Order: sequence, then C-alpha cells, then structure tokens
Amino acid sequence: MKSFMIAVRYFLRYLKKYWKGLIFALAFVILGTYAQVRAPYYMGKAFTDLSTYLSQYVNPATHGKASLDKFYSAVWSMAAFYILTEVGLVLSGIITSRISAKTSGRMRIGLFSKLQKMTIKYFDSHQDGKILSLFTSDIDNIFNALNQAVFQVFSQGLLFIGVIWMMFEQSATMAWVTMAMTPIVILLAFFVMKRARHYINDQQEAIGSMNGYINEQINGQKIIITEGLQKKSIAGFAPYNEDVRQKTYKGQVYSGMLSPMIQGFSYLNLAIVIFFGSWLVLNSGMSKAAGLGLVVVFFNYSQQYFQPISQLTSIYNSLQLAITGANRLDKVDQEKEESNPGKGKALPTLEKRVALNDVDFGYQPNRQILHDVSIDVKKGQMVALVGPTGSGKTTVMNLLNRFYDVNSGSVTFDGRDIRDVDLQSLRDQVGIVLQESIIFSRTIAENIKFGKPEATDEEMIAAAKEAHIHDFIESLPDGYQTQVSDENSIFSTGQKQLLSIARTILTNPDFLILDEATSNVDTVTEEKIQKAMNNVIAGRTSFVIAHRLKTILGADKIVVLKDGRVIEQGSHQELLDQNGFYAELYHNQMVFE
Ligand SMILES: Nc1ncnc2c1ncn2[C@@H]1O[C@H](COP(=O)(O)OP(=O)(O)OP(=O)(O)O)[C@@H](O)[C@H]1O
Repeated sequence: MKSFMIAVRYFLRYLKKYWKGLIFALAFVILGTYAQVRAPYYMGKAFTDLSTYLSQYVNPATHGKASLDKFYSAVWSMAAFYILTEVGLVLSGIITSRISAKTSGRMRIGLFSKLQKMTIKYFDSHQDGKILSLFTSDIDNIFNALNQAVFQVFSQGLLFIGVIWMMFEQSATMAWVTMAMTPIVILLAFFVMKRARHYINDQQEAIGSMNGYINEQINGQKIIITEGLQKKSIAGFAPYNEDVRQKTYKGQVYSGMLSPMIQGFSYLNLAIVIFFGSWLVLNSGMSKAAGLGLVVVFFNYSQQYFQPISQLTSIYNSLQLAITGANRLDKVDQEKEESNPGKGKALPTLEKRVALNDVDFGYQPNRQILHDVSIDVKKGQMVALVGPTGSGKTTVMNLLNRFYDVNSGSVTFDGRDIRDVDLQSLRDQVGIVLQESIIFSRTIAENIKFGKPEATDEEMIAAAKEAHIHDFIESLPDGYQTQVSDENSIFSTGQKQLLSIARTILTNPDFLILDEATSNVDTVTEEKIQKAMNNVIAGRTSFVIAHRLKTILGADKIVVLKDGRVIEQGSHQELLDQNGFYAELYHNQMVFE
C-alpha cells in the first residue's frame, strides 16, 4: 500500500500540469462508457420489438397492424450508441497518449536534472548500469502504464460501475444472478495478483543487477581480454541471467494466468445468466417478447461486467511495473543533493592560502581514511602530495573541491570555510585535471572549450599550444574539427591528459588540482605532460598528486601521506636530508627508473 501511495504521489507530481487534458480525456471516457452501457438496452429492445412484430405478423387478427418501425428505431439507436462509444474511447485514447508521452518526457528531464545535482558519493556508490536502467526500463514502464493502463483503469472502472447501474435498472434479480460469482473471482484474482506482484518486483531488481554487471564487464573489457577472462566473465553473467529468467518466468506465469482465468469465469457466467434468465422469463408472467429482450440484454451485460475485471487484472502487470518504477524514481528524487549552505556567498579571489586544517574524513562512518591532516598551500605555490597507493591522495583532492565534506576540521580558502561559500563560485576557482581524462562525444574544439564555450578559437589554440597538444591536433586531417568520443578516441592516455590540461588552462582557474597520469605514457609524452604541467602551474596556486617523484622536484612543498596521515613535509632537499620515508621512496624510484 505504501509503495502504491508513493507511486500515486509521484505520478500526480508530474501529471498535475496536464489536468485540463485529463479532464477532457475523462469526459470522453465517461461519454464512451455511457454509450457502451446504454447500447445493450437498445439491443434488447430491438429483439423485443422484432419478436412482437413477428408474433403480430403471423397472427391474422393483428397482421395489418404489424410494423417494424419500432425495431428500426431501436437498431438505429443501438448503432448510434456504439459509434459514440468508439468516438469517446478513441478520442480519450489519443489525449491520454499525448499526456503520457509528455509526462514521461518530463520525468526523463526531471531525472536527468536531479542526477546533475547529485553528490559524487551517489555516483561512487551506484553502478552506472543501475542508473541507466532508470531511464531505459523504469521510465519506459511508466510510459506504457500511463499510455494504456491508466486509461484502462479509468474506462474499465467506469464501465464496471455503469454496467452495475444499468443491470439494476433493468432487473434487480438478473443483476444479482450476473454478479453472483464476483466474490470467488475477486478472491482468486487477489491471490494471483499478490504472487505476481512479488515476482515482478523481484524481476525488476534482477534486471537492474544484470544491467549493472553487463555495464561493469563492458567497461572492464580490456582487462578481461588481456587477462583472458572471457570465459569467467560469461560464467559470472550466467547466474544473473538465470535469476532474471526465473523471476521473469514466475512473474509472467502469475500475471499471465489472470486474464484467461477470468475469461473462463466470464463464459461460465454466461451460461448461468442464460439459464436463469430463461427460467425467470418462463416462470414469471412476462411476455415472451419482453423476456427474450431481457435475456439478450443480460447476455450483453454479463460480458460487459466481466470485461473490466478481466482488463484490469490483465493490465495489472504493467501497472505493477510502473509502480515499482515510480518508487525507484521517487527514491532518486529523495536522494540528497549536493548541499550548498553558502549559496549566494561568492568566494573572493584567492589572496593568501588554501589549507586543510586538522581534517578527519571517511567515506563510510565506520572507516576513517584521513586522520588529522593539515596541509597549507600559499598563493602561487605548488604543493605536491606523494604517498603509497591508497594513502589518501585522491581523497584530499575530493575534499578540496567539496566533492565530499570533512567529518571534522575544515578546508579553508583564505581562512574561509568552503562549506560557507557558494559551491559554484568555489568550483569556478578550482580547476581539476583528473588522472583519467574524459573525452566527450563532440569535436576536439568543443572538448577543449567544454568549461568555457564562449572562448574564441585563438584562446583555444593558445591553450592547446601551452598544453603541447596543438601540433598533434593540427596533424589530424580535420584538425580541431575532428569528431572524437571516449569510446572511439584517437588520443593516447597521455594525450588525453594533455587535452584535459588545455581545457583547464582555458578556464583559467586560480587554484589547480592536478592528478598526474601515470600509466601508458611514453617518455616523449611524459616530457610533454611535464612541460604542459609546468605551463599550467606557472603563476597558479596548485596541488599536484604526483606518482613520479621526478616531476615534483621543483615543488615548493612536498607533503608525504601514509595511511591517511601526513608523516613528513618540506622541500625535496629538506625531506632528503631528513632521510625518512620520502628519501626511501625517492631512492627506490630513482633506482627503478
Ligand atoms: N568512493 C569511495 N568510497 C569508499 N572508500 C573509498 C572511496 N574512494 C577511496 N576510498 C578508500 O580510501 C582510501 C584512500 O584512497 P585514495 O583514492 O584517496 O588513495 P590514493 O592515495 O589516491 O591512491 P592511488 O595512488 O592509488 O590513487 C582507500 O583505502 C580507498 O579504499
């Protein structure tokens, strides 16, 4: 019930904008349904009139009076009501389709915008595949349900009420006979529906997990191929696939059982109605013509009465998927967005220093990563962060840009806590060159101008020259207009980082965080990266996460992290003189290189 209410709230949030259209759709449904339940009355009347005509026609005493006028008028009325039914239902169907397409479109935009406001933590802790399936599976399910199921709920619900009303108007006894089997049908339907819901929820969960696995394996395909793990990857996929198969099968068995089951009851009911109807007509003083008409009317109503039960239960599957989807989307809507307590308070241009002050931090509450870390970077200085893998270097970077908030202590720009300033103004001042550079699907020019689309071509080329990537770009047939994408990149890892450096140079940040690319870089590219880094660092306050110590020999300060603690800091020479952890690290690397 709770999940149903959540789904209703979610739908209303998006549907309320279209209330006028919905009223029109409802009006057409009411019109169509009214005509639908009214038509059998005229069918019964036509049979009564025809029967009266025939008995008058064969009787010589009344032969001259026999007329088919009443019969024709009843047939025309019946046809008119059936036409009205079609018109009403088709028009409301068109309006509903329009509204569902618009609504699911708005849901997609809502979801996409929400994701853009999410914390890095959300993306770090959710598989890409699962996030993607919100768009590809959940919103699609909602569209299908809105398009068909909600319309059906309206029209069939009204039909159900309308038929009951008309049946009682015609004959209360026959109405009770027609409805006698309802409790059994509803009880059975409830039982089957409950099982179906259970398995359909499971099915969606299983599909989400399978998508997550596929995504992970595709992203890791290179490792899988190099390590020859293809068979293992397939073997790992099998249980996910099996889980989806089993749950889909069970879900479909139960939800698919409903419609035929109810159809069966409907045929059985038809026999009961005909039997009792005839018995009633023969045993009550009713004229044969009127009796025949009554049986025909209830023959129709019996079918119409079971139609909503059958339709509503057959769309149950689709409604369930939509409810599950809406719950999942609502959960995303409720997710914490990046908090911006200092909104509107712009961070002034950096004048003195950036500092981490006694910072404690952990990604999870029970696992502390950084312990009492204090680092101070003076304006214009370059500070290098070194330390073994997993020592917390990237974590420090995550805190400087407020991807995560510290647990205790603070990160300050000129003494101002970054939690107290506008997030956008902080990010405007901070430039980041990530270890893994991202290429977007567009031209090289657009990639470089990504953070500053209004930059001129001259500015872009100057940035590319500073980043030592201009010559390479010019060597391509289409130069800066070459289309690139992350999957089909013409850049090596090192070149990607050069492009990323050009992107950062163009945005001209005051404070720079640079995570040096380590892997797959040849010596020529390495030298270029070094030069590009020097160019981008020059005149800026910077924080460099260094993996090759020789790239940071000129740093104003080197901070050594180990197990999330600062164990040494000073200039290269000072640290060598201390002959501690850094000196050992340095000597080891020099020997290695
Ligand atoms: N998103 C995350 N959620 C939970 N734990 C994380 C997350 N990111 C990193 N960690 C943990 O924090 C610790 C420090 O990781 P971090 O990435 O800061 O190290 P690093 O010094 O940058 O390592 P490397 O040199 O390998 O890049 C590691 O133990 C890691 O498991």
